[in-house]
Amino acid sequence: MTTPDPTQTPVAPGTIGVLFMAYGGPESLEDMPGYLSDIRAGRVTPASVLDEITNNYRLIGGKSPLPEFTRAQVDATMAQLQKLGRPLKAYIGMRHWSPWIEDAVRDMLDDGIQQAVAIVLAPHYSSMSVAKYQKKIKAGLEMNHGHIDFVFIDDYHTEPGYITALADRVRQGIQEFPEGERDDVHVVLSAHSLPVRIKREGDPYADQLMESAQLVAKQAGLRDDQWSWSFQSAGRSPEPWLGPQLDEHLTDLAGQGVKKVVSVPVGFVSDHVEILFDIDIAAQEVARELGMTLVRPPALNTDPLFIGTLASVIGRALPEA
Ligand SMILES: C=CC1=C(C)c2cc3[nH]c(cc4nc(cc5[nH]c(cc1n2)c(C)c5CCC(=O)O)C(CCC(=O)O)=C4C)c(C)c3C=C
Ligand SMILES: [Fe+2]
Ligand SMILES: [Fe+2]
Repeated sequence: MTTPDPTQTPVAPGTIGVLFMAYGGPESLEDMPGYLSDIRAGRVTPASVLDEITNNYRLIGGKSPLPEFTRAQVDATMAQLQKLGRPLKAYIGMRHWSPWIEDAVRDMLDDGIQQAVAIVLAPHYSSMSVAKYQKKIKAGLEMNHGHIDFVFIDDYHTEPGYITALADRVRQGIQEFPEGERDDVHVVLSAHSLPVRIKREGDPYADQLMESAQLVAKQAGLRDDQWSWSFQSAGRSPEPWLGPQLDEHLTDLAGQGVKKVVSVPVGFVSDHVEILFDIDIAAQEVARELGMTLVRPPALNTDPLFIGTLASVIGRALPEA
C-alpha cells in the first residue's frame, strides 16, 4: 500500500470546485425517522406524522428518487461545462441527508480547492431555503478550519432556458387533451409553500415565484383566465402557511366549472415526494373526486434546456481565468 503524499493535492492546482446542493432524500424507509428529525431541526416527529410520511414514501417506491436525479443533473451539467475548457470538479452536498453539505465542503478542502461556485437545485431564493444551504457551507468551512472563496448563486428563476423548459411542459400537458378540448384546459402552476411570516420579513420567495409563473404563462401563450397559482406541500406546523393549497385550489376551480387541469410545479426541478405523492397521488385523488382530469407533465430532471440553464448560470459565476 502506498502512503499518500500530504503535499500532493488530488486535483490540479487552480481547479475550481462546483458545489451542487439539493434537499436530500431518504434511501430507504429506515432512514425516515432521522431524515424527518433533520428537516424538523431535531423536534420530535409525532408518530402519526412519521407513519403518514413513511407511507407516502412507500407509495412512491420506498425511497426518494432525488439523489439519483441530482447525480444525473450534475453529470449532465458538468458535461456541458467541460466545453469551457476550465479545470472544474463537481461536488454534491445535501441539506437534509447524506451526502451532507458539510462533508462535501470537507472533501473540497481535502482536495485543496481554493475557489468554488455553489448552486442550489432550486431556482428561487428564500431565507428558509437557499440561505440555509449557504449557511451549511459556512458551517462546513468553520468546522474544518478551512477557507474557500465561494461564489454563491442565489437564484435563477427568470433564466430563459428554465422558463422555456417549463413552458414546453405546459404545452405538452395541454396537448394530452383532445384538440377540440384544449381551450378549456386550465393550468395550475405551483411551488412549495412556506410559512406566511416570510412575507412580513421581506423574503423574495413569493415574488420570485410569481415572476417565474408569469413568464412561463406568457411564453406558453396562456390567456390570463387560463392559468392560476397555487402553493403545495405545506409543512405540518401550527403556524399559517402560504396558500391557496393545491387541494383547496382544485376545489375552487371545480366550483368555477373547470374540468381539465394541467399541473406544473415550477419550484421543483426534479421528481421527488412533493411531486410523486403530493401531486400524482394526493392531488390526483382530489381531482378525481371533483370529477376533473388532471395531467402532470414530467419534471425537468435532465431536460437539456434546464441543464443548459444550470451550465450557463454556473459558467457566468466562475471566477476569471
Ligand atoms: C422552499 C422551501 C422548501 C422546499 C423547496 C422544500 C422541498 C422539499 N420538502 C420535502 C420534504 C419535506 N419537507 C418538510 C417540511 C418542510 N419543508 C420546508 C420547506 C421546503 N421544503 C419547511 C419550511 C418545512 C417545515 C420544517 C419544520 O420545521 O417543520 C417535511 C416534514 C414534514 C412536514 O412538515 O410536512 C418533509 C418530509 C422534499 C422531499 C422536498 C424536495 C425538494
Ligand atoms: Fe421541505
Ligand atoms: Fe416539503
